[in-house]
Amino acid sequence: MEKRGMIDTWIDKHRSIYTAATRHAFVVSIRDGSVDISSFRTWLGQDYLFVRGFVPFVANVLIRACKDSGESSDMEVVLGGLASLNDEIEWFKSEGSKWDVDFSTVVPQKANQEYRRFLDALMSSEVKYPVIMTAFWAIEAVYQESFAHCLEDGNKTPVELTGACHRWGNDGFKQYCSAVKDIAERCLENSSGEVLAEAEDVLVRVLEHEVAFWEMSRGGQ
Ligand SMILES: Cc1ncc(CNC=O)c(N)n1
Repeated sequence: MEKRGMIDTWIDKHRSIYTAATRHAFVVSIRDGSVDISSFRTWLGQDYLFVRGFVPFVANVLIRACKDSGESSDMEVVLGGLASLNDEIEWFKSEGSKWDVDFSTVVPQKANQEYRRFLDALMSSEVKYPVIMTAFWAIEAVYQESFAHCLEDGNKTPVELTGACHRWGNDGFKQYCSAVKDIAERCLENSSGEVLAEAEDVLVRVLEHEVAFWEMSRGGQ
């Protein structure tokens, strides 16, 4: 059995927002096949913009992993994540043509802008490494948990949406999230009460941003 760390304790404590982020109605509708394609197109366009803004955030996590970690393997884990964003951007472009979503005309909605601003604030050198790693884990884990759910037994996920589900729901991405979680947990073990409180707060705020992000899909377009 793996040791239970701070993150699992916090997830238990904030279970309702965690479930709201990882079992959102949009994700559940992909899994049960009732998804509205205009919602999917809205999500696709907004997420493409999000991911472009996520690249500098991950690049900053990479720099912090090189400078602040003290464990050489942290850099390798984050570099793997950054490398996969390269494929991901290409994937978005091909999905954009498949679903006829012209990214050059997509305007970031409020929830997207607010999430981006939150990421920008986390890039400040004042934010401690354990706090950044906790946020990074939560951002990736929500997508992993959500899309893996769409591939679990009994799913009726439409075949044309399984590409999106495999992108974040595959085993490799799961292992990567687990490696990021181990890094965060290791850092949190040696953190002061003040840093722990900040990491817990940031974790909850990521979950809130993720819920608001899924909510944009309801608007359709
Ligand atoms: C809003 C949001 N959160 C997390 C992810 C997953 N990370 C990289 O792709 C994502 N694509 N979009």
